[in-house]
Amino acid sequence: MSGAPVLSVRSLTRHYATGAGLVRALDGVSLDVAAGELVGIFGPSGSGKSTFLMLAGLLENPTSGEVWLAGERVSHAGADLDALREIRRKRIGFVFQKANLIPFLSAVENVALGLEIADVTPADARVHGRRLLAALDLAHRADSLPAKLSGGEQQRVAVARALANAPPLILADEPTAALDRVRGRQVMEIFRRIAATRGAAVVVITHDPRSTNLFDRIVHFEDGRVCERPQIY
Ligand SMILES: Nc1ncnc2c1ncn2[C@@H]1O[C@H](COP(=O)(O)OP(=O)(O)OP(=O)(O)O)[C@@H](O)[C@H]1O
Repeated sequence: MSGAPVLSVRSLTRHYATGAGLVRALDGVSLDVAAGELVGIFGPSGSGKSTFLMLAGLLENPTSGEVWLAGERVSHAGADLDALREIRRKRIGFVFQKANLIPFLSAVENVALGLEIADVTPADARVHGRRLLAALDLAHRADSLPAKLSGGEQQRVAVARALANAPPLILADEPTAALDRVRGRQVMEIFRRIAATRGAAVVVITHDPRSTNLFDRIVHFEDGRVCERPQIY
């Protein structure tokens, strides 16, 4: 459906039954993210941010509610997560706090891997991977193993990997938490650029108040809900 948000989350809940009772990790969250939009998710520890990202990224099913991608309902309480793998792979790029690169593959091989799985020839995948790394100022590191790269460089390789098949949705969970201020800012500026130039919808969980000016919109979570009047934390 044209004009539909890239990501639309409707009344999403995720409850966990624990020995100590029911945990309402997510408790009725609705949120739309449009193409080209960079949205920051803030909130205290335990407020449901990561749970939201897992559900929006189709890595877990909600207890109730729905996730829609580009006007198509893809996830709900009874959805088959295995069947969603293909949608996840083609349409969502993930970046986590740790780069989690494959240690025995070079930077460009790490980026190209996802494309080779997607039936692009290895040669083409590498050409594309080099281009992406160059766009993230990493051309000179393309043939290096992850262990030879700084934390910031590794994280930029992880961003390149997430972008490799040009997904319309990028989900990032504290991607700058392990980086110093300058490197963290660089990574955030890359997300800003990706949203602006590629028209991707980008959702970033962060605790870093220094990046607030880069976001189009900031959503605060508290106790598993979107909070209209956030406390300062
Ligand atoms: N598998 C699980 N089983 C039981 N409780 C869970 C599970 N996963 C998350 N929770 C609980 O759900 C709540 C929300 O967790 P979540 O990780 O989404 O918060 P968060 O905002 O991402 O926190 P942080 O900023 O510390 O990463 C917390 O109370 C957490 O303990």
